[in-house]
Amino acid sequence: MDIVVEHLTKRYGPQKAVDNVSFRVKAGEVLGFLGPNGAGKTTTMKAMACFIKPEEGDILVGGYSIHDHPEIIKKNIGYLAENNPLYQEMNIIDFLEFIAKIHGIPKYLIPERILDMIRTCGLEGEKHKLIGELSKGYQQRVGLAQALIHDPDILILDEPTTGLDPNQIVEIRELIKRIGKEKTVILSSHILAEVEATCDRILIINNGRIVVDGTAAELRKQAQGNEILKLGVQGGDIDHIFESLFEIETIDSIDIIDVDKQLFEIQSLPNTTSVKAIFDTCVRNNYYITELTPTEKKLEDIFRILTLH
Ligand SMILES: Nc1ncnc2c1ncn2[C@@H]1O[C@H](COP(=O)(O)OP(=O)(O)OP(=O)(O)O)[C@@H](O)[C@H]1O
Repeated sequence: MDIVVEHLTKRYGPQKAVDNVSFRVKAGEVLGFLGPNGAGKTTTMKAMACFIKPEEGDILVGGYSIHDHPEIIKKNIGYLAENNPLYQEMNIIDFLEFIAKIHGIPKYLIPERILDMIRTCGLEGEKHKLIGELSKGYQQRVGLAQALIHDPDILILDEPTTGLDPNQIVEIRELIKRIGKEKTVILSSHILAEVEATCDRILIINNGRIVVDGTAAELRKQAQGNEILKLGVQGGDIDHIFESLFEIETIDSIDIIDVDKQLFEIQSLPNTTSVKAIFDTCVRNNYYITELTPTEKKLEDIFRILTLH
């Protein structure tokens, strides 16, 4: 089922939590919804799941509008809320049975669905425990199980790894990736590495507006700007090397980053590359290159650049 978000606007009082947002999610995609705190991620996801009504715009899920057919959409969406509210005093099986009944799953099918969820979410060893007795990672697995019990086509996960330790984060990411092979998944996060690890596509939202839509590689490219190269050159005096490099027309600036190792950081002019010219210059002067690597901006830096106010 494709999801089409069209000119979505949601206000809380005078504030626009989501401001004229439009995007599409293709069936089978794993989409990362990324943005700083208060960006509008939860609001957009709640609107997709028909938990809140926007003032303007529409969301079509498999062609059905959230305004006209919320019941059909709810049947096709599984939702894991931020902070995963669960009944701490219930055991896992009773809890999943309770959720299955809410979804109107026929009684005779419920035991099979529960077993399936326990297997899918790796809860076999813990299934008789009270939810309050489970570790945070296992509670998150229960959250995923409740979101999946009615076998929805689409899974929406609001900050699914918040509060987990690094091992639990890896486990939940693996689980999400496995689920993502069969379902459309939309997950929100304010951690870039998280969405890069799990998602096919990243959508960055800031101040209620989409600022980037693309793959991690495209996102890097968009924020990358000028070519920056780390270059090591031997076989000549460092000052001479510096001067001969500086004659290259496409080079904008050269910094010496290590005098002993004769390492330079070279920035090219916009939309140019200096790699071939550097190579030719070194050959001409009988220098030899010990290192030539493009420097990539860290994804964290890119995220900061793209979400600056
Ligand atoms: N029920 C509400 N009443 C008033 N303002 C709200 C309500 N829910 C959200 N907001 C405001 O709308 C804006 C967007 O909030 P939203 O929860 O969608 O952001 P978010 O990107 O999910 O943030 P976070 O990462 O902190 O969860 C915020 O400024 C928030 O304070």
